[in-house]
Amino acid sequence: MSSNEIPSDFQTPLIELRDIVFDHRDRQVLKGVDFSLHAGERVALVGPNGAGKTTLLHLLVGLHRPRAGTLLAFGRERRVESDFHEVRARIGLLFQDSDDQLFCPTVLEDVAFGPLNLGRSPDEARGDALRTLAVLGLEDFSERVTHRLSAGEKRLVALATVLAMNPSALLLDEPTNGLDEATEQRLIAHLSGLDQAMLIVSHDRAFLERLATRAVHLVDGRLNEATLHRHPHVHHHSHLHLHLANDSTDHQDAAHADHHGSS
Ligand SMILES: Nc1ncnc2c1ncn2[C@@H]1O[C@H](COP(=O)(O)OP(=O)(O)OP(=O)(O)O)[C@@H](O)[C@H]1O
Repeated sequence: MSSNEIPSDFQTPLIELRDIVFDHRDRQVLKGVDFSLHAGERVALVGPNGAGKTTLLHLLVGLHRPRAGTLLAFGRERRVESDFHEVRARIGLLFQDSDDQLFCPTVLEDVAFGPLNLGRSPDEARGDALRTLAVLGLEDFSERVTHRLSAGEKRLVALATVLAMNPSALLLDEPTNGLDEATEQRLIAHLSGLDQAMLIVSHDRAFLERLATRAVHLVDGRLNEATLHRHPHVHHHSHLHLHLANDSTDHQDAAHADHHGSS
């Protein structure tokens, strides 16, 4: 979506989760999660290993199904596989593991795959792929053999496969994994110039502080708002500092009380 294109109802979130419960085997991974992503937001999703951050991203595009709760995308409830076809066309997921994203022999084929899959002609898809690679500084990569790329190179190519589809929202699972400092800085500059709403899972605090407009913290199956503090003395970048309560019991109790109060 371009920046001057205003949704008919700008209050409607792109994505909304209401009281989502998800179990893996006998364990309740998500115990009633509420969340909304609005146009223009870049939300940091943080929390300890195994908290369910990746699981939450996968639920949003229908790679897992919740046991209970409601998932809305683009104003419509999404339940069954066919509901998610449109969602996957409009929400780009960067997998935590680049090898889950890249499966074609060459970089150009991988990056053109998404646009082709959306029904664009081979010429259009090729154009989309080449343009996306160029924007990411990867113009010399198109004929490279994907499986021989370095981990950091794969990370950027995986991102290119997502961006080439021009989705309305981006779900980024550990986008900076394997990137060197200079490449990470380029990635920040690029992502902060995009219009798309983003939900970003990362353990890279400096990255999130530069990019995110707000943060949420997933712990013990519950999602709480986390505070982002602007540091006004920093002139060059509007740095945001991420503050998480180490002991989120108070938040959780409050969320729990709200939840029960509203039901
Ligand atoms: N196929 C699966 N589907 C859903 N959950 C799974 C699956 N396999 C394992 N799990 C469990 O779900 C829980 C959440 O895992 P998830 O990868 O979402 O956590 P995470 O917050 O992304 O962790 P990390 O920061 O380590 O990447 C873990 O306990 C994990 O073992």
